[in-house]
Amino acid sequence: MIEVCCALIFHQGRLLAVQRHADTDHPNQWEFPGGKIEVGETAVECIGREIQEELGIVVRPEAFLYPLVHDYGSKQVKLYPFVCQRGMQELCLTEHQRYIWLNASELGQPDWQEADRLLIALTRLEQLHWFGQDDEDGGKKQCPAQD
Ligand SMILES: Nc1nc2c([nH]c(=O)n2[C@H]2C[C@H](O)[C@@H](COP(=O)(O)OP(=O)(O)OP(=O)(O)O)O2)c(=O)[nH]1
Repeated sequence: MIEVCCALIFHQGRLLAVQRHADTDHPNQWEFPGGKIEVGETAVECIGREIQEELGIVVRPEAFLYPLVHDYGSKQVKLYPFVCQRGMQELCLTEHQRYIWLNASELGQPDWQEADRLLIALTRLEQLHWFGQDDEDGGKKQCPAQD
């Protein structure tokens, strides 16, 4: 079983999704940023490290959702989803090819990895109260290369 943390990062009432590169497992599929928990690391430490590595930002975990186990056939993944608020820094991808900010009604549109599609459906993600909520930093800063 692979234990993986992922971040549901909200900004101005929208949720961040990132697209995997074509040469990875699950090529070109969409997911929430995150990664595998390392030996000796807590889930909270993992999510902070992964988001710093993948997006170059600091996030503050605010809530966590019930973990979800999914069997891909070749592997089993246990996904630990954290709801986070975005920090003030620019968002710059280091391990994904694109990002998008989704509102609740757009959640079904990306070609999600299977575990994420299940997470969205089973937790009724569209009902999370963070959708539609504004946050403070105005959202002006984004890495131009990713627009
Ligand atoms: N990061 C992430 N991985 C997910 C999600 N949903 C899902 O099924 N996975 C799977 C895909 C991968 O098999 C595994 C995470 O692998 P990863 O390659 O992102 O992890 P990592 O950053 O630690 O990678 P590495 O150091 O081993 O290269 O979990 C998700 O929302 N986010």
